[in-house]
Amino acid sequence: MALNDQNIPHQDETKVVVLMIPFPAQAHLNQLLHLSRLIVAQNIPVHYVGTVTHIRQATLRHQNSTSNIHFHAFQVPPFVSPPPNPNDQETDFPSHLIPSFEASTHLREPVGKLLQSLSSQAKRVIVIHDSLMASVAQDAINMPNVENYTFHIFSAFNNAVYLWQEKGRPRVGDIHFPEIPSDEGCIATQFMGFLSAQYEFLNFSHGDIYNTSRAIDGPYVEFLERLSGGKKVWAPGPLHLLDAEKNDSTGFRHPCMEWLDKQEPNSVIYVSFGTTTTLKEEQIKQIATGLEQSKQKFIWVLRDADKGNIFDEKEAKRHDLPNGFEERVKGMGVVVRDWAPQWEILRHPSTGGFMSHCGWNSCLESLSMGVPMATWPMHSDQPRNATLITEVLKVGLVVKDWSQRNALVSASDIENGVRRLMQTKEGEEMRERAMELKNGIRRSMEEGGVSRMEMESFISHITQ
Ligand SMILES: O=c1ccn([C@@H]2O[C@H](COP(=O)(O)OP(=O)(O)O[C@H]3OC[C@@H](O)[C@H](O)[C@H]3O)[C@@H](O)[C@H]2O)c(=O)[nH]1
Ligand SMILES: C[C@@H](CO)CCNc1ncnc2nc[nH]c12
Repeated sequence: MALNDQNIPHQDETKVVVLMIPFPAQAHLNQLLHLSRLIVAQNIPVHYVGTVTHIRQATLRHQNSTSNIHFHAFQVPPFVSPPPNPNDQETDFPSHLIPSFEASTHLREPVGKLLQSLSSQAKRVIVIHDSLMASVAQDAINMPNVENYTFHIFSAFNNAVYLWQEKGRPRVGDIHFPEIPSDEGCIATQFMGFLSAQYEFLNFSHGDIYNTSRAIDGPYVEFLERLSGGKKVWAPGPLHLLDAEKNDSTGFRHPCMEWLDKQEPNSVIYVSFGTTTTLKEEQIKQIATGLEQSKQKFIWVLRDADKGNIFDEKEAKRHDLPNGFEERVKGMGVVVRDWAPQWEILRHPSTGGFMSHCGWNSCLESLSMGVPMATWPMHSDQPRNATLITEVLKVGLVVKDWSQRNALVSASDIENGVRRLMQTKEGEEMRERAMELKNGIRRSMEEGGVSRMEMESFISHITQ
């Protein structure tokens, strides 16, 4: 790992090199790592930049080998990394991460230097930046042999809905928009300035890449294409699935997997709310009681949101569970308090449902394994992803409706949600639809399938 340009190999014969600029949050870092591995597999050198702590985070949590990627871990001014505070904020948005997001805007200068150096050695440099890092990528716009592409870690549905609303809800072909959840409470006011500072540069990019598949939200990819003003739009996802084909996992097996091995097919509900959410103490109690009362097997990941610097030595809070809970649910459920192997859990045959905040990675991972969802959106794109899951694809049911976003979800609502998903005909029908969708997604990744062709089209576009 280099702190400066020492890591740049000689590019004499290299026609094209790729520079990845991820946004510094887990769900963004991992997606561009998947794409990096897929591009490296085409013998195209990939450089991946970030702050020192975020490069460490990205590589530590990645389950596959990243040894062929050139990482550049740059120093930025120190930033505060407070713990999340669920009792002291206007929304469930992870505002405690804002200092780390803002610190990352200082990457512009070292990235600019790296770009200059790469562009002087290669025939062409392809910059692929997260849509939330457009300001760091801005210097690419004026360099003659550099092309700039925007990578969206969000669903096409999420972005299409925004655009559709902004344009006054036009009729476009026969593309259907369901009733859209309110934007209120999705994004903290203090983050709006950061977002608009990114969006002003998005018009300069040469094209857009979405980590989705036309087999999932195809009509909305089409909608984005129709409104892109001629810019190319690619949907080569789910990238984790394409990447997983290169079976070079680092091999660690979490203890919860052994427990999962012993369970019946489709008998376990996986409960997790991603890396950016923190539950209030009372809500944790209700979940514990609801799970216990459902009498359903479960794996529950109980951890607070990541901090801006996940290596910050101050210990994370360990939440108390109701008295005797873990004893009473012995054999019936597992509470995971460290980093869970989510993808391994979701692809395990014993897992039959996923109670989720509907982060886009979680949705993609669940859909690509045919696991139906119980939706509990908390912020950002999650309410819209939940609508996609429950109203458009009909492969999930609502546990917490966004219109009730400030309310506590009671143990009995949780119990009912779990039972409906895992034990009723209604849940079984959702599982069947989810399996059909999974098959469609799988086909889209095969030779000649839509997603695979989009990946090939992108690679030939950048190498031609
Ligand atoms: O213990 C864990 C927690 C999480 N994970 C992985 O971490 C990733 C979490 O990503 P998600 O998109 O589901 O959720 P996050 O909340 O972390 O994402 C954030 O960015 C993506 C947006 O769509 C979300 O709305 C936003 O909250 C998943 O790939 C998941 O498999 C683990 O492997 N183990
Ligand atoms: C805190 C980060 C972590 O993924 C998301 C910010 N949220 C969002 N940022 C940009 N566009 C969005 N559309 C919906 N939500 C959005």
